[in-house]
This record gives sequence, structure tokens and C-alpha cells, in this order.
Amino acid sequence: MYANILDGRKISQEIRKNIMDEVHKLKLNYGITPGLSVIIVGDDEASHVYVSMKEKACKMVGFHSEVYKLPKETTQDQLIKLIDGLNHNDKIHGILVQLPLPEGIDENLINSHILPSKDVDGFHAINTGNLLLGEESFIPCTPRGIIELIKRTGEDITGKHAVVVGRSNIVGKPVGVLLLRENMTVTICHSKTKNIEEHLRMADVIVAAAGIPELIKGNMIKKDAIVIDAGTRKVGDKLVGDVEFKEASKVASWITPVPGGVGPMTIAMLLENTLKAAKKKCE
Ligand SMILES: NC(=O)C1=CN([C@@H]2O[C@H](COP(=O)(O)OP(=O)(O)OC[C@H]3O[C@@H](n4cnc5c(N)ncnc54)[C@H](OP(=O)(O)O)[C@@H]3O)[C@@H](O)[C@H]2O)C=CC1
Ligand SMILES: Nc1nc(=O)c2c([nH]1)NC[C@@H]1CN(c3ccc(C(=O)N[C@@H](CCC(=O)O)C(=O)O)cc3)C=[N+]21
Repeated sequence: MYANILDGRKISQEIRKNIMDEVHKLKLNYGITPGLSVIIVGDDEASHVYVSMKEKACKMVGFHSEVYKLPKETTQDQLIKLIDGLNHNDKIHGILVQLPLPEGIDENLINSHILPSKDVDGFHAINTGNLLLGEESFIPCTPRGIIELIKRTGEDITGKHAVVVGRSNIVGKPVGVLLLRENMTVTICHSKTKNIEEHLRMADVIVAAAGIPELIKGNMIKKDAIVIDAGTRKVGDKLVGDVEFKEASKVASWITPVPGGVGPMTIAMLLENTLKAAKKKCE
């Protein structure tokens, strides 16, 4: 094993500890308890697992947390009414609608019904636009977690080449924007990219977010690259990333494991965003 491991579990624990302290101060000085509402529609098993992880994390740091579990037949209008109520609820500082939503519900439309100041996922068009403009905004949790992991390597990435695999609105695209903000030169690959291996071999930083188990092999990675694997896919009863971990860790300088890499960081960043939303109440 050549690579250093970026231990998302450990880093997220440190972040949570800080959040816990901040929550304590916020309660003591302002009487505010950060509150997060999570809405989940339908009965996708993996989504329910993620939501209960979020709920548990909220409880651990002393947040007020509410989960709304709605049947898959829920209409767009019903969902909007629920969001409207939460927008007006003073106990709630952050609202998250778990994706994907059942067919027939417009995700962008739903996300843009959340007040931008409570949009802790950063998926509202206003937050998305501000991210692109370089203005203050809520930054999506997984991309934020990925940048935090890269920073923890301590390596200077200025002017170096990043290759992102995946262009979704929740991971690939925003992570590309954030890497650009870190002064990297960014290539974004996707399912139509013809010469993906060629791009990968040039990368100083690889961010994998395709959701294809072990798509990226060890021999596609440049020596000493930083490899961040956001992919998570159940194969049998194992959770597998987009990177062939064993081979990749023989060439990369830093690598994230799956599980225990990007996943826990996503949740830590959700807590940070919710804390930030609650703190705005004290300004
Ligand atoms: N750890 C965490 O906290 C999180 C993990 N995830 C995981 O990250 C992965 C991606 O999630 P998400 O962005 O929502 O997924 P999407 O399915 O929305 O997007 C996948 C992206 O990967 C691209 N892609 C698919 N196949 C290939 C291929 N063979 N070569 C290159 N690119 C390909 C797609 O291209 P195209 O656009 O052309 O279709 C698309 O842009 C999943 O495994 C998901 O579980 C997601 C969110 C959080
Ligand atoms: N509105 C919205 N916001 C999201 O942030 C969001 C979403 N929808 N839909 C789905 C994806 C996925 N996601 C994960 C969060 C944590 C882990 C995580 O902590 N995973 C653990 C393992 C968990 C397990 O064992 O299954 C790990 O990687 O170590 C994974 C995935 C957030 N997402």
C-alpha cells in the first residue's frame, strides 16, 4: 500500500465535534437550536438509509431534526405545501428534499420552492447561480466535502489538472466549479466522453462520481495523483466505489476509501450548512 488514506470518518468526527461546541454556544447565548427538516418521498431503501444517517448525525450534535416520510403517490402540490409550511417555521433553519424524487415530480422546481436561506443542500437555482458567480451561497454538501478532503492532504493543487468523472447537478458539476475556484484546470468527463482514460492519466486530482463500480482502474491513474471516490454502489452486500481501490492505492499519493471517505463528509457538511443557516438568525 503506497497511498495515504483520506479518512473521511475521522475527519468528519473532528468536524462534528466542533459543530457540537458551536451548537452549545448558540443555545447558551441566543437560545437557538439549529433545526433541519428532511423530506423523503417513496420507499427507496438506500434513500431511507441515508436519511436515517442524517437524522442520527443531527441528534448527535444537538440539532432539532424532523423527518417527513411521504408515500410515493405524493403529488408535487402536496410537497410544495409542506415546503411552504417549513419555510415559515422558525424552528427550522434547513430543509432538504432527498433525491431522487419519484417520476413525475420536477426536482428543480421542488428545490427552488425552498427558501434560498434554508436551502442547506445548495440546490436552489439562486444558490446554484451564486456558486457559479463566485458569490456567497450554500454549497452542495458532497462537493464541499470533496474539497475539504483535498485540502486535508496539504498538497498545493494550484494550477494543476483535475479530472472529474460525472456531471450531475449534485456532484460532478458543482465540484468542477469548486475545483476551478481552487485554481485548478478542470476537465469534466461523462458517459459520452470518448477518451476518458487519456484524460484520467493526465490528472493530478481525480474526482470520481459516476456510480459505476470500479470504472477507474489502477493503470489509468498517474503516479502520486490524489484520488477522491464519491461513487457508492451496492454490489451484493458490499458498497463499492468508482475506483479499483486496491490497484489505485499502489499509485495514488492520497486516496479515499469506500465506505468511509466522501460519504461521512457529505453528512458533516450538511450539518455545517445547517449551523450556518441557524447562525444567520443571530446576525
Ligand atoms: N458519498 C456521497 O455522499 C454521495 C455519493 N453519491 C454517489 O456518487 C455517484 C454519482 O452520483 P450522482 O451524481 O447522483 O449520479 P448520476 O447518475 O446523476 O450521474 C452520474 C454521472 O456519471 C456519468 N457516467 C455514467 N457512466 C459513466 C461512464 N461509464 N463513464 C463516464 N461517466 C459516466 C453520467 O454521465 P451522463 O451525464 O452522460 O449520463 C453522469 O454525469 C453514485 O454512485 C452516488 O451513489 C452521490 C451523492 C452523494
Ligand atoms: N437532497 C439530497 N442531498 C444529498 O446529500 C443526497 C441526496 N439528496 N440523495 C442521495 C445522495 C447520497 N448521499 C449520501 C450521503 C451519505 C453517505 C454515506 O455516509 N455513506 C457511508 C456508507 C453508508 C452505507 O453503508 O450505506 C460511507 O460512504 O461511508 C452516502 C451517500 C447523499 N445524497
